[in-house]
Amino acid sequence: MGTESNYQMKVVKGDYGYILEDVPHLSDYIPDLPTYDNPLRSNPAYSVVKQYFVDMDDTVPQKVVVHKDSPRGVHFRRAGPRQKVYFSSDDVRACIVTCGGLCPGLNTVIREIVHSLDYMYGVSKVFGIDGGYRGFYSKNIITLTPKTVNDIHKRGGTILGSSRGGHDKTKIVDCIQDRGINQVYIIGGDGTQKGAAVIYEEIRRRDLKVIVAGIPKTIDNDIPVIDKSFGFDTAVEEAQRAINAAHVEAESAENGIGVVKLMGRYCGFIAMYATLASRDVDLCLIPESPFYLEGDGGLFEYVEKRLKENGHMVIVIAEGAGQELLAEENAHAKKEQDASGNKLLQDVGLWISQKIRDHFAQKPNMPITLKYIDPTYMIRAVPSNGSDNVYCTLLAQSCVHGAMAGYTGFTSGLVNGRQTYIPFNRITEKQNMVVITDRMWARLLSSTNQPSFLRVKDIEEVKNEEHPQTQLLDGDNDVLKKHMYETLK
Ligand SMILES: Nc1ncnc2c1ncn2[C@@H]1O[C@H](COP(=O)(O)OP(=O)(O)OP(=O)(O)O)[C@@H](O)[C@H]1O
Ligand SMILES: O=P(O)(O)OC[C@H]1O[C@](O)(CO)[C@@H](O)[C@@H]1O
Ligand SMILES: [Mg+2]
Repeated sequence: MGTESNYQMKVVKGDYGYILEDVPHLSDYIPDLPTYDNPLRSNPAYSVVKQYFVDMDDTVPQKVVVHKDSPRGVHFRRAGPRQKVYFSSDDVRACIVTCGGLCPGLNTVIREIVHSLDYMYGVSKVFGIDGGYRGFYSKNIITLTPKTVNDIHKRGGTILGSSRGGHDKTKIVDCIQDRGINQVYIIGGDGTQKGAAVIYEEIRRRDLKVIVAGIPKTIDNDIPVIDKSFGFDTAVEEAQRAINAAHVEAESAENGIGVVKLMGRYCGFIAMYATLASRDVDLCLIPESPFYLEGDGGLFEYVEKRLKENGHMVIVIAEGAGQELLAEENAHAKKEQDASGNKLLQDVGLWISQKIRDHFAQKPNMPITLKYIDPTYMIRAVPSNGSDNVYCTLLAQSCVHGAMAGYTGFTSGLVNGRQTYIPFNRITEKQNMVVITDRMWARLLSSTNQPSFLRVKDIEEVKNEEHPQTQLLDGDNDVLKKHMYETLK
C-alpha cells in the first residue's frame, strides 16, 4: 500500500494493481479541524435506512469490463453521506455559479443544491453568483432559498445567468474570502472545471477552509471519465423533433433531402445518439469521422445511391464535423474565438446543404428538394426531461454530501452507474470523444448503412497499432484520437 499526493489528487495503491485516484480533503492542509455528527443521523427520514452512510473504504472502479488476469485498476471515491461532517450547519455560507453554454438541467441542479443543503444539512445561507465567473467580482450576490428556487426546474437556462471568459483567479478568491463563503459549487463544462481547479489551487495556497466542488455540465458530452453528462438525454430527445420534421419534409418531395445540424463542437455524441434513436437518419456526420465529398465512397455517391433506392434521405451533421474541409476552402478566413478561447466554428450545415445543391444542379435528371434545419439553440434551451431531472438531483445531493464531509477539489460524477468524487485533473486532462473504432460507432454504421469514409491508410494504421483489440473496444484508441485532434486543430 502506498500513497502519493499533490494539490490535485491523492493516489493510493493497494494489492493486485488497485489504484484509488482520491480527491483532496480539508484535513490534508488544515490541522485539527473540528468534526460534527452528520445531522442526517438524527433525521427520521434517513436514520431508519440501513447503510445510508457510505463506508469510508467504498470506491468505484473506472472499468467494469475486465479479464481474468487484469489488475484491479483505477478507482474513484464513492459519493454519499459520511457519519462525520466538517461544518456545523450555522457556519456554512455556500455559493453556486453556472458557467459556459446553456444545458438542460442547470436549474434543476441549482434547485437541488439549495434544497439538499437546507433539508438535509440545515444550511440556510446559500447565494447565487450572477452571470458566471465574472459575477464574483462584478455583480451583487443573490440570496437563494428553497422557496425561491422551488419551481425553477420547470424552466430552461439558468436563473443565475452564465458567461464565457472573465475568469480572474485573484478577484474571484478575494470575493470568496471577503464574503466569508466556505463552500463553492461550480456548475459547468470542461473550461469551467479548469477554472474551478485554478480557484481550488489558490484557496489551498491561502490555506482557506473553503470547499471547491464541481458539477460537470456539457450538452456535448465532452467530459471524460463520467458515464454521460446531465442534459444529454434531453438533448437527444429534443433532437428527435427536428429529425422528424426533416424526415416529413424529405418524404414529401421527390428526391427530398432533410439536413439537420446538431451541437457538438469537438465531438459527435448528440448526433450519434440522436441518429440511433431516430432510425430515420441515413447519414450521420461527426467531427471524429472525417469525410469527403467527391469520388468513390464519397458523400455525393452515397446521397445519390440513397435517393435512387429510397426517394428521400435525412442527414444529421454535428456542428464540428467537416471543419477541416471548410478551412481548406476558406484558408484566408479569420480564425475567431469566443471569450473563453474556444474556436468559433463555421456553419457546416449551410455549407454541406449548398454543396449538395451544387452537385445535383449539374444533374438535370435528378432534381432535388433540400431543407436545412438548425435547431441547435432550441435543443439547448429546453428544461430537462424526467430522467435528467433525477440525474441532476443525485449529482447535486452527492456534491453536497462530499462538501459537508470536507472533500474538496472534486467533480461529482457518475461512473459505471455510481456517484463518485473525481479529482479535477482527471476531468480536465482530455476531452471525451466518439471513438470511431469503438462498437457504438459500428452500431451506428450498421443502423444507417452509411459508408465509414475511412480510407485504407486509416484502417491500416488501426490494424498495425500495438494495442490489443480489447483496448480499442474500451475506447482508448490513441492512434485515431491523435489523428482526430490533429484534424480538428
Ligand atoms: N484554462 C482555464 N483556466 C481558467 N478558467 C477557464 C479556463 N478555461 C475556461 N475557463 C473559464 O471557464 C468558463 C467556462 O468556460 P467555457 O466557455 O469554455 O465553457 P465550458 O465550461 O467548457 O462549457 P461548454 O463548453 O459546455 O459550454 C469561462 O468563464 C472561462 O473563462
Ligand atoms: O454560442 P455559444 O453560447 O457560445 O455556444 C455554442 C457552443 O456551446 C456548446 O453548446 C457547448 O456548450 C457547443 O455545442 C456550441 O458550439
Ligand atoms: Mg467546453
